[in-house]
Amino acid sequence: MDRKIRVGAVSYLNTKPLIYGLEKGMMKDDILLEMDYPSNVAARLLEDSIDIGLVPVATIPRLKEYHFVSDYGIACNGRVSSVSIFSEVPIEEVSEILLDYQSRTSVRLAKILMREYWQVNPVITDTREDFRDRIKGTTAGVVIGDRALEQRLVSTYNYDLGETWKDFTGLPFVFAGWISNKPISEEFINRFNLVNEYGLQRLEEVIAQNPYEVYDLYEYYTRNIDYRLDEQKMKGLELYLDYLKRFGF
Ligand SMILES: C=C(O[C@@H]1C=C(C(=O)O)C=C[C@H]1O)C(=O)O
Repeated sequence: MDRKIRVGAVSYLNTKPLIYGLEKGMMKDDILLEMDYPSNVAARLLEDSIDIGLVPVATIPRLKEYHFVSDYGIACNGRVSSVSIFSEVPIEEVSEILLDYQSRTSVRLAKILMREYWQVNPVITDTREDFRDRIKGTTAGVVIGDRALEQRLVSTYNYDLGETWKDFTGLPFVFAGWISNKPISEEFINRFNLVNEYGLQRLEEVIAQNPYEVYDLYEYYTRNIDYRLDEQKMKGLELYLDYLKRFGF
């Protein structure tokens, strides 16, 4: 490509290590970096206003063409801490569940787990803007990202979806990956991988640049989010995509 490659990244703390090098200007001659929340990154890759996005994996079946352009993404192997169903009552007593408008993957993961794991069937309601003050009584909510880290301090019940998926399947879970809607050269991919790894090797610097009182980011980056998309993660991803197909999500 003789123009710059347009890259859409997620504007949450979970993404900071992956884009630390890019934000420092590494690859600045090759890349235009734009930040948004996940459902908007997905929409932008679908409408081709970006070439590569850190895209919710639930978008994969909707893309005419897709390529994983790196070995890095947003995944977990057990408790993720920033994707949960929050409520004031146990899940069996929940009558309605609000789905986070910023999410594409986790809202469908919640539906799969409610059906197959908890076997509950509340009314499901989409949202378009911040809805956290509606999580009360028997109304629960799926919340993702930094707002979920905050909601942990508010809600009585916190059903972590990374942990629940692991209990259910024994597998890790992939939320998002760097995906393109057109072929990208191997030379670019190699450099992009190195830039992703650059931040992961410098977590102390990343954390110093993003002071956060609500949650211990070192724990978040090393024990919760797992950035490397290895074989087990791809197994978890395949199983999730199978469920999407099976349930028509
Ligand atoms: C772990 C997370 O994964 C995210 C969840 C996504 C989704 O539900 O669509 C998409 C991108 C990731 O940022 C999180 O946001 O906390």
